[in-house]
Amino acid sequence: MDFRLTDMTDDEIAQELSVVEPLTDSVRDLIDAVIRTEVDDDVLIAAREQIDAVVTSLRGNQKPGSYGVPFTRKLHGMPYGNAAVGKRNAIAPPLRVEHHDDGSATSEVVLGAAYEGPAGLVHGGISAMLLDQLLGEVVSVSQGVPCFTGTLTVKYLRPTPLGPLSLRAETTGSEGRKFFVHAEISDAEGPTVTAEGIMISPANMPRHEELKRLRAELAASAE
Ligand SMILES: CCCCCCCCCCCC(=O)SCCNC(=O)CCNC(=O)[C@H](O)C(C)(C)COP(=O)(O)OP(=O)(O)OC[C@H]1O[C@@H](n2cnc3c(N)ncnc32)[C@H](O)[C@@H]1OP(=O)(O)O
Repeated sequence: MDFRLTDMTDDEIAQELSVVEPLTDSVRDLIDAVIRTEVDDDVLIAAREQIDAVVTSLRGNQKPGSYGVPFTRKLHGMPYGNAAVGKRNAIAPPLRVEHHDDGSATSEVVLGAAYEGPAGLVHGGISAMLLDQLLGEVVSVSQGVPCFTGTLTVKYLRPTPLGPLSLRAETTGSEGRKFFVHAEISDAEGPTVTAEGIMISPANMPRHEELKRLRAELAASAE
């Protein structure tokens, strides 16, 4: 796994995000507009030419490969290309996860036309992806060790409507490097999808105490 350090300061990251996040929102808006537009073909052809010109301009200076997950010297991860939460990724639903003192994590999200499976309903793969992300984050943040999904079991209780949804996840137990986690998606009427996960802190990952020591060393070297 890419464990690359970046020397960007918090202010530099905030400045970059103040430019990049509105761009990502505009591209997300573009995706929704393309799905739902009913304009004439000549307008579509002109739009494609304009979009191609924008792509050519952005390709003027590109990172090789994927974005990766750079870490700041305070060991804050920057997963900006992530499929579920990437701040540069317009196909990621606008998911922002909040972590709470009791170890749980929640998120409020509005899923529009780009996330449709059955008519008017959320695609089951999208539900699984959002739950997987939340399960990974709740255990990684509350336990202080990065964890990968070992097993993910998803139960679709009833159809999930497109629109505003709430997500919640919590760790329910652990055995060695394995963490058992539960998460659910709810609409206004209650849960629509639940997930049980076995998340594993890989053998070759830095452990919690090592991470704390590494954070302290990096913070000291940055002063
Ligand atoms: C703070 C930063 C925020 C960071 C926030 C990060 C959020 C990320 C959210 C996204 C989550 C993802 O999508 S992650 C991407 C999808 N997942 C992956 O690609 C994982 C691919 N698989 C692997 O890398 C590996 O197989 C692992 C890590 C799962 C396990 O490898 P390992 O560490 O070598 O495990 P190993 O020693 O064999 O086994 C350890 C224990 O786990 C059990 N075990 C092993 N594999 C599995 C399994 N698939 N499902 C269940 N249990 C398993 C074993 O029986 C054993 O139990 P016992 O004998 O001890 O009882």
